[in-house]
Amino acid sequence: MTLPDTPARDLPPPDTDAGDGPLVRWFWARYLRPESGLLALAFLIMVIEGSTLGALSYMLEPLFDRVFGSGSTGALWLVGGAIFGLFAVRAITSLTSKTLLARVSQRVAARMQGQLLAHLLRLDMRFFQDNSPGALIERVQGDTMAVQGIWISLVSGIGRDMVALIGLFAVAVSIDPWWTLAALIGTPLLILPAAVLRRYLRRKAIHLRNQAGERATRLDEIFHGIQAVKLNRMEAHQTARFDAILSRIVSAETKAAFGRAVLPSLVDLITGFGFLAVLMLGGREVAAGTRSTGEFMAFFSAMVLTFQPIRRLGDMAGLWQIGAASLHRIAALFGLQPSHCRPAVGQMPATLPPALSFADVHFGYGDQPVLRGLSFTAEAGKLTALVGPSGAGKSTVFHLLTGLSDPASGVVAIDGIATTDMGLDDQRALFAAVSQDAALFDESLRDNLTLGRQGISAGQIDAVLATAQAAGFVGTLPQGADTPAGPRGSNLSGGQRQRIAIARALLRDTPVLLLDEATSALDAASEAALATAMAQAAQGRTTLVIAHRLATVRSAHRIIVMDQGRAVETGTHAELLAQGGLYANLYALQFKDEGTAQ
Ligand SMILES: Nc1ncnc2c1ncn2[C@@H]1O[C@H](COP(=O)(O)OP(=O)(O)OP(=O)(O)O)[C@@H](O)[C@H]1O
Repeated sequence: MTLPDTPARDLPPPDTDAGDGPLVRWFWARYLRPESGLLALAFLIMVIEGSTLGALSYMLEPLFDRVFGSGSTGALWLVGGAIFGLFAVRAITSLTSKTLLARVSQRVAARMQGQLLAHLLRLDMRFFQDNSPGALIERVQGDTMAVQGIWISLVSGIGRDMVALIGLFAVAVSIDPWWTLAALIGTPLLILPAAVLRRYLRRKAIHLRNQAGERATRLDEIFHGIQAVKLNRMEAHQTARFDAILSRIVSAETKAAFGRAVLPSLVDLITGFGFLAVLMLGGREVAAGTRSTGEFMAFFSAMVLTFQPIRRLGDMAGLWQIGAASLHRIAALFGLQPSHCRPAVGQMPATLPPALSFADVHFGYGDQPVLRGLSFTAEAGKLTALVGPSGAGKSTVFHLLTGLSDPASGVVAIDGIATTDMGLDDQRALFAAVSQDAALFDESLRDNLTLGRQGISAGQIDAVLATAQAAGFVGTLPQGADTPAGPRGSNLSGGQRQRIAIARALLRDTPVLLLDEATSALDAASEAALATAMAQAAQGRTTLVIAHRLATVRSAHRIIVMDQGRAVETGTHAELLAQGGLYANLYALQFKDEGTAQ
């Protein structure tokens, strides 16, 4: 079933420093209000459930005074039947309210998680570089679940326990207001500890969530880098680091549990005082015969029955601090906005395939400058190569072209239109990129090729597999193109992954093709065969290729040589060799290496 759309979907998150009030209003308007029908029903049922407790203790008075006191067994069936009826009502209401609340809470958590992911996916690459996947997974999963736990307790606390308390107190007051006052004698003692605990628990809860994020990060890094862990015999080291995080979590959990348990324990103490006071006051009156045993028993049972609801409400104060810490973290994430300033309706290139150009582009990651006045043009429909030493900024060029980042100054233009004047979606639709890591998803090869697009024929898939020189090995796999790629494509070799990634890029059939070391894992023969096929495929597209093996880009229409964030040489292979500059040096070095290797 699809979730109903939230009317207040775009409600901005509150300033998370502004306290809990705005946060609660935001959570209500954005997540709970759409469920208000079901919530009201659950609340009503819980009110009925809660009021049965008062009724139950009320029934004890006729039981003691009319049945036991007068010895009339005739009323036994009546009182017994009424008490059984109350328990039956409790059974039904408890079942229904729990099921209803579970449904609402699952829907709320699902909506929160879905919206959080959609929001995070809009954020800059920088955000994902600064925040580890583990910590983000923990926020999307762990924090939303923590919030879910708290509001269920709040709703059921108010619905069931508050109503039960009101009912029980009404019974108590109706029997004797002075006894009731005596029962409440220790309550003021709760005020100061509650205020101190509030801050203590909030601090512990935030610490705990951060530690949970670290735990998830560590696990993610270990399983991601399992090969490096094993080859470098890091098992003991990684286990020790993980153990250190776990022991911090154990300590934080214990402290948080202590903080949570303090209030209910104080409630126990105060109830003890209350019992003592009532016994001293009421017990004497019953012994003296001024009050009946039935009255005392009804009052006493009302007090006993308040015990659990009061404890639960005491626990809720602590629970709120824990849930609120997560709610703050979630709202803070929703408050982040992408730094891209793109127009609502962007410009589109008139001519496809487009020319690509950089004009005096500066860009850096944080304080570290990477591109320092880069200028070059890749002609429309031609193959241009970017070469140069490692760290020169070649991959960064692809990031700017595809809008993963925007230039700090200067202009990156596609068909003469500055990328910052284009819609981000429109910009990305122009490119198919194969990056160095050739990332595949844990789906079948076919799904990895189509990426969820419908209407792609088997013939089209066969054609791109053939061009990418992948048809051969895919044909030998037991399930062909339906073979699972494994987590991050781990069922395939590096070279096979690269060929699938190239086939995927070809299938997207975009006007621009970006290849970043796309064939680095292939053997020389496969690479040469692929180069020929790709030259065919590149017809009618603007192709930008990053390559370290200069031999693979000799036939490029133009080669841009980059060094330290600038284009230091430009020309064809022959022209650059003739210049005798950086390119000629790099080429000579590689030629020597290859010559020596042979
Ligand atoms: N996410 C990042 N955060 C910080 N610095 C980065 C980031 N990505 C790249 N850099 C830095 O930017 C510089 C250029 O990186 P880039 O990947 O563009 O170089 P490259 O020329 O493609 O290198 P290679 O040939 O080794 O792939 C490097 O010094 C690198 O350390």
